[in-house]
Amino acid sequence: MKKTSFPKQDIRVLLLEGVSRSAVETFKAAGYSQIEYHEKSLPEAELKLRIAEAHFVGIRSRTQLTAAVLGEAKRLLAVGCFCIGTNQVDLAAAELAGIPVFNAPYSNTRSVAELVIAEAILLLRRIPQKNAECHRGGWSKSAAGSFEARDKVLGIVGYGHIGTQVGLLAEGLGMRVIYHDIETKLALGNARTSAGLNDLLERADVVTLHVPETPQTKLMIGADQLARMKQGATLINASRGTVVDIDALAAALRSGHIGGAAVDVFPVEPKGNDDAFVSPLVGMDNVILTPHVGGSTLEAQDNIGIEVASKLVRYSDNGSTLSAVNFPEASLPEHPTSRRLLHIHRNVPGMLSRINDIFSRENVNIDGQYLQTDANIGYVVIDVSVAEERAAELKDALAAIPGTLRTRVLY
Ligand SMILES: NC(=O)c1ccc[n+]([C@@H]2O[C@H](COP(=O)([O-])OP(=O)(O)OC[C@H]3O[C@@H](n4cnc5c(N)ncnc54)[C@H](O)[C@@H]3O)[C@@H](O)[C@H]2O)c1
Ligand SMILES: O=C(O)CC[C@@H](O)C(=O)O
Repeated sequence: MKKTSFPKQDIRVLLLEGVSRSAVETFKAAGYSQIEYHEKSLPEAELKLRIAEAHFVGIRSRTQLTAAVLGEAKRLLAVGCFCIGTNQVDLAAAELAGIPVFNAPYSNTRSVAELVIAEAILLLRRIPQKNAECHRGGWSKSAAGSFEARDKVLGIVGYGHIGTQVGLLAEGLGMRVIYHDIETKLALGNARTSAGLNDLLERADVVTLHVPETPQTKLMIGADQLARMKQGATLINASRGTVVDIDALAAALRSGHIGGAAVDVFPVEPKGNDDAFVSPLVGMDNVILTPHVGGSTLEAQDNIGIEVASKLVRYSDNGSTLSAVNFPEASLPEHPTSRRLLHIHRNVPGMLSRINDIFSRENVNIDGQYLQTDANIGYVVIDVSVAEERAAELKDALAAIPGTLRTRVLY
């Protein structure tokens, strides 16, 4: 690997929310030593101060990287979400600031799916209530209201990575799987698509939610949808807290229309482990409450740490943006004899010719050039065989092109 023109020992990595130590090891093994590590998310004012110094930031689901926060991040080169969800980042603002955002799209998929299956069984057997009663010294040995998972209908809302894994595991238990998704999806195993969300809600014994947080999924399960569910059916939410109207769920559980629920994600979650958890569901015996740990297994967190840190290192060392969620994706080869310049710009007509005019005018031969665009921005990587000072001059000329968002000499 070539020496980056920006020495690794000067690159600052800010890791928040107790991301796995495997991330720290990955950065260190790649030669990065300035790593600031926090167990919790930071209050916004402190976050703005810390992020202003950082070249890379690693977060989980708690830290909100809003446009205002990103506005303070003048040195930030890339963001790593050490999780699946990226709704906590203003992806559009990051893109227009020339900041790619990476995540770990599959590393905790299986962990969530296993928890959901366990919860489906516990809810069908009314174990949360029985567990609570026993803890209070009660003893109600009865089969009333308890059912096998076999032959019950599992309704999966959002049939993506997690939803499909849940479906396959559920079929292993003999459950009948139906799903609803806004996209046409290949049904795995014997799963069947439903005729829509309402159809799924009306037929399922257990409904489990696996949609991302988007404007369309906000409060998609409210009083009307809960009322459509079968009497005594159960609901599992390990997606995002905004998807369910939590007060409506509490009311449906109190009325007995919904027989039980397992909830891992909440509209408002504590900032860290020392902060209080407040929810209308607290104290309800028929509810399994978990502190957003669907993906929190050691295997998953370890893998996520390595995966996301490796993506950040690759971007830092080589410029590759493969699998970025908000950015044109470029998988770049090494060009050992060249210098590599990066140019991120607004995607407007004529940009590439303006870039190439500079190299032609300066009589610099291009060894390799890579362009990827999306609707908003373009990302051009140019490999040239020039001296360090010449590369810096070319960078300055590139930076002067109107519409330029960011330029760097990578090495
Ligand atoms: N509890 C946890 O710890 C935990 C862990 C991992 C992921 N998650 C959450 O789970 C979500 C799903 O993860 P995934 O990896 O399966 O994502 P995914 O992108 O693979 O799947 C999401 C699916 O939802 C569908 N969808 C989107 N909007 C929809 C709508 N309005 N109605 C119906 N379907 C819709 C998509 O088409 C897609 O198939 C993540 O976005 C994240 O928020 C939570
Ligand atoms: O670890 C987290 O904070 C988030 C876990 C999960 O919601 C995800 O999006 O992967």
